[in-house]
Amino acid sequence: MNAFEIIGGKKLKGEITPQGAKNEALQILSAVLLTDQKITISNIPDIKDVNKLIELLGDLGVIVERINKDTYTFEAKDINLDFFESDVFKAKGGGLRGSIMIVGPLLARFGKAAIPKPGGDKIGRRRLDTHFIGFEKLGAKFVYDSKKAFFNVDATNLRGAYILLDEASVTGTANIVMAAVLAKGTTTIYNAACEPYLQQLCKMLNRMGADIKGIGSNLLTIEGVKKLGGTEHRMLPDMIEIGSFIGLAAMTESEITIKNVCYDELGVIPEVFRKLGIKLERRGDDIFVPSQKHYEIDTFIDGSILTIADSPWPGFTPDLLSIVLVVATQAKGNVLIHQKMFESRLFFVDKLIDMGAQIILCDPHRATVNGIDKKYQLRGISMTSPDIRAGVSLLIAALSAEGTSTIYNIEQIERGYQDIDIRLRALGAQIKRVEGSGPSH
Ligand SMILES: CC(=O)N[C@H]1[C@@H](OP(=O)(O)OP(=O)(O)OC[C@H]2O[C@@H](n3ccc(=O)[nH]c3=O)[C@H](O)[C@@H]2O)O[C@H](CO)[C@@H](O)[C@@H]1O
Ligand SMILES: C=C(OP(=O)(O)O)C(=O)O
Repeated sequence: MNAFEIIGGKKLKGEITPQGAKNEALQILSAVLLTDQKITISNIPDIKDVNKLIELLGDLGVIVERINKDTYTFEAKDINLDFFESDVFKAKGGGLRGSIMIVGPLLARFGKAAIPKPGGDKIGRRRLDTHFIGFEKLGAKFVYDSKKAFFNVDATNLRGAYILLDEASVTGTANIVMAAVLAKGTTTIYNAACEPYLQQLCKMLNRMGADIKGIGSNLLTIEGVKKLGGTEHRMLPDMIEIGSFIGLAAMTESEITIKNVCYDELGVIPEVFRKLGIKLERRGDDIFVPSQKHYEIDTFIDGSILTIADSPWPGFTPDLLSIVLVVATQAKGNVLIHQKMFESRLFFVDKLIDMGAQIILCDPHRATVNGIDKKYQLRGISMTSPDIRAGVSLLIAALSAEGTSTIYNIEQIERGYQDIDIRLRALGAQIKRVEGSGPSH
């Protein structure tokens, strides 16, 4: 087990380029199963979750070739459907959340699929009803073996249908779209998730020959086609990494330029950081964050305390709320952080409180942060990273803190952030990898 040892309190400076987007990669890689033609994908992040999915595709029989550091080709000519029965599949398929998205394409192309209940962060209940109700509407039958935590799905003939999703699930929408592109007839998906990654998926599918309309909205209309072909696709930069770097710059009083961010795809993200009082400038397609000693949280127009809450796109992504929370601890003013989607994602605030932050966890979904305006520095401690985004938030806190911190369970961070220690060292951070499993909590 690895840990990060961080000596905090140092200003950073320089340029950093975001990696390709993790959550887009998981959708796009699943889509290669929809055709027997070659698909070339670039800007693939070299991170644990993505590499696990690539390995799983290889196990299923996809010919995977690495062209260079971030570009691969995939050819799903012969797929071994017997692999579903293997213990290897049961172990690997459950290892990440994104593996659930191989079900839609397999169902569409081969009429059957199976998947263990997928992994991912332990951040609260993560149901899959939207996925399977959607498949059922398209004519599939599914069986869930609760003892083995394993789903089997069958469909001899997928047929287009009207589907009103019970919630705008991101991976659920991607899965149903991928099942519907080869189904007979018209599928309408209302209350669809519409974040940039889904738009990217739909655009790629259209380049492969699919007929999807309404991209970017919550109403998708899909005319099924008989066959899809090959294409090339480039992943967007990871918007969660971009937000993390904005937060990092503010907390450590650093001047950082975040390169090639695809600014127009960032939605409300820059505005939410501005509401915390953080100065950031768009320079071409880069974001420049100047070194700033103080930043002051806005109030609502009537003077009441600001709330920052998550909601489905184009609302604020839940994956950045932990970062916003940590950055608020050193701001001037107060903010209520409302994590509506996940009920176990805010418990990491205990560690920030141990570091000296002033936070009240009101209930599992809400925390009030009393920003201390840098009257004193947080202090370094030893801690364990509970999930990917809390892990990076703790890393940011540690980089701003006085003294040494150790963060254990960094596998959680590394499933989504590529070479994070190396890239932060290039900005001047004092962070090194050490051995250690740390406390069990
Ligand atoms: C691999 C991947 O892409 N993971 C992302 C994906 O997960 P994932 O696709 O698993 O998340 P979903 O969009 O299905 O749902 C996330 C949570 O929000 C709740 N919910 C969702 C929609 C809604 O309208 N109301 C509501 O309450 C769900 O019940 C669930 O608890 O989207 C989440 C929400 O952006 C992100 O946190 C994850 O990083
Ligand atoms: C929660 C996340 O990932 P996953 O859905 O893979 O657990 C995330 O990326 O913040």
